[in-house]
Amino acid sequence: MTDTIKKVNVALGDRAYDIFVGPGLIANAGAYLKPLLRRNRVAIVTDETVGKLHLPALEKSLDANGIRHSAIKLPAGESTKSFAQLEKLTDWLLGEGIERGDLVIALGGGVIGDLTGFAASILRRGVDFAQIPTTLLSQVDSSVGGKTGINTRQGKNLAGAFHQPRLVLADTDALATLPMREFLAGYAEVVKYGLIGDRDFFEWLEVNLDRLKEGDVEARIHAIVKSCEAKAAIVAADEREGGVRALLNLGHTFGHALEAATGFSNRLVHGEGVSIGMALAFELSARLGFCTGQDAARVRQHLARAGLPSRLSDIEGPLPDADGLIALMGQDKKVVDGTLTFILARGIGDAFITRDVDPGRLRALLREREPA
Ligand SMILES: NC(=O)c1ccc[n+]([C@@H]2O[C@H](COP(=O)([O-])OP(=O)(O)OC[C@H]3O[C@@H](n4cnc5c(N)ncnc54)[C@H](O)[C@@H]3O)[C@@H](O)[C@H]2O)c1
Ligand SMILES: O=C(O)C(=O)C[C@@H](O)[C@H](O)[C@H](O)COP(=O)(O)O
Ligand SMILES: [Zn+2]
Repeated sequence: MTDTIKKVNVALGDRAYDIFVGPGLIANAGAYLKPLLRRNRVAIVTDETVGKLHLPALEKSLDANGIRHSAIKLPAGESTKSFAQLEKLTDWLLGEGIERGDLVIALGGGVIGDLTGFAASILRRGVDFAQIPTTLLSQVDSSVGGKTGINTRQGKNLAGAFHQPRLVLADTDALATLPMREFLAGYAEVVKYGLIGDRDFFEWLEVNLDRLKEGDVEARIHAIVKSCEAKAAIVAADEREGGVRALLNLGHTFGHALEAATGFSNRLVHGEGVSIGMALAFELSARLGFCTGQDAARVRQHLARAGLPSRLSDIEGPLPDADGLIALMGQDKKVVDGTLTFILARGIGDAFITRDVDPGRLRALLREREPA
């Protein structure tokens, strides 16, 4: 492991695993994976875009380590997190003769990671998988923590399982081919870690945003490692979201409803929904007197300066009205006895979990396409 490669451990006892972050990890993946394999054979799941860009380097590295491999390329995009693609993938893995002791590799963004992890969790009642995340979002968030799943007709991530990966290889070189829109979507989840529990990190992001966008490798590694450390600590404390893990859902009840409202399409990708959702969560916190209006404005300004949407009116085209959005929010997995759970904040870096929000205040917030 060279000096530029950083390691974060997810401390989950006999299911603990390492996250490696840095350049050249896809080209060296075979060496990292080999100690995990019962036999020298893996199945790779990727999407058509990542398959063209990064699969050849992974295959070369597996060849160099004497690991046999086959790959499936699924369509790129959120609509691939579906029962139809889960069935296709499961059929393919079984057809390839993947055994219970084998390992499946997810090479791609959060869509491929979530779908592959879910398929691995049900295949022959559970096979191992490794994450090789290629988007900023998947490197800082979705590849870590074992939430896997697909979307259903009723909403976001509604069928899934907790299934931890054996290894995560976050190759920062992969980010060189990532479109800026997708980089920013991942950046929203990076900002989330500052907002929920680390004001200093948020302030570091305010100072270093341009370096991150311009591709400064040292800054990117710092941001990814800080994010993975924050997520690893929360997951180790509460793997199945009985309590504190819900903080990682800041902005997501709003964001998931907006993704559903826009048909899980390119009109609004996940990180963009989270960005608007986090701005709304801070706005609601300010209106309820938990945090200052200055903090809420500072959050919104930072997201907007990054180039992210931060208002409902930033979404092009029609949206359901406030009651329609609240109905979509009702499918959230944090609902208890029909009551929504909110992640709100007392300030930047000080988020908390509550079910005590007046429905009228929520409706008023969502009625305004342009909150002040
Ligand atoms: N499991 C979790 O804890 C968790 C956490 C956050 C988000 N998610 C899920 O992750 C998904 C979003 O993930 P995402 O933002 O990575 O989206 P994604 O997987 O759809 O990837 C975004 C786009 O970038 C392309 N792409 C990926 N890597 C590339 C690269 N290196 N170069 C060029 N193009 C590349 C993909 O083909 C795709 O078109 C959502 O479904 C969300 O619900 C899950
Ligand atoms: O890992 C978690 O826990 C998260 O909530 C991370 C989120 O960024 C992620 O989008 C997650 O998939 C949302 O989970 P869900 O339980 O609301 O579907
Ligand atoms: Zn998310």
